[in-house]
Amino acid sequence: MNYIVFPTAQNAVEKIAQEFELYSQLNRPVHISLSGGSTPKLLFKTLAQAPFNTSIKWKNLHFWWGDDRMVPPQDPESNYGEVQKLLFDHIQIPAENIHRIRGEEPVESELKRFEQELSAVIFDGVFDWIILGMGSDGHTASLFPHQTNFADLNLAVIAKHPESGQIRISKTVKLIEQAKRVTYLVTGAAKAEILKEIQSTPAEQLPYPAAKIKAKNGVTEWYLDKEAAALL
Ligand SMILES: O=C1O[C@H](COP(=O)(O)O)[C@@H](O)[C@H](O)[C@H]1O
Repeated sequence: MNYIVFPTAQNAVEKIAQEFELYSQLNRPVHISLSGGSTPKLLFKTLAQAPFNTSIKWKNLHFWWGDDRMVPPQDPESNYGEVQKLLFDHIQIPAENIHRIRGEEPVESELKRFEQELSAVIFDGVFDWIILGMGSDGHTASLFPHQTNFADLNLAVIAKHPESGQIRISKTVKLIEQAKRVTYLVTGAAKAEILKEIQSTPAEQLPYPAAKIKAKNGVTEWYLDKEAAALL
């Protein structure tokens, strides 16, 4: 497990924000996939403030999501809606740089539309950077233990949360693994136990998608805060 421990979650997200700034200086479109849930909210708040709100050349960054829930953007469960509220409403970014999953649409037609957009925009299927989170059950994006098809050749898939039954759309394992860079951002004491298990057990023996999904031809890294890394 290739990991960096930051003293605080704020330090971890500032490192990611600095890297956004560097990517934005490449002066070409850079495709970044964001994670959802609670962990990255601090990142979005940090990016919305000085210096990053103006130092990042937002017109060069394109944003996608690893997964989203089939709810409208106004719903607090919407991964896109949270980024809109915490970040996009506070910066100058062209609307065409935002490639959201439309959670308010019927799931089957949205899956097709999202896959078409992915194929049309990301010609080779290779993202510059995919930032992921990890649930305390070991899921990442909406790829859950015991229900993830690791051989799925599609770009995106419909998933059902195993407890709530909530319907979602997720990038597939294949699409994530083609990325140039995959970064898991994991913070807080609630993730300490599972991180220890992932570090000490071969991934093949674990049911956790987050333990198994890695960039096949790129870098995979884990950005942790001290609390999440407490048992490593
Ligand atoms: O359901 C989800 O959970 C994971 C982890 O979320 P967190 O609240 O523990 O940070 C997240 O990566 C994923 O995008 C989200 O839909």
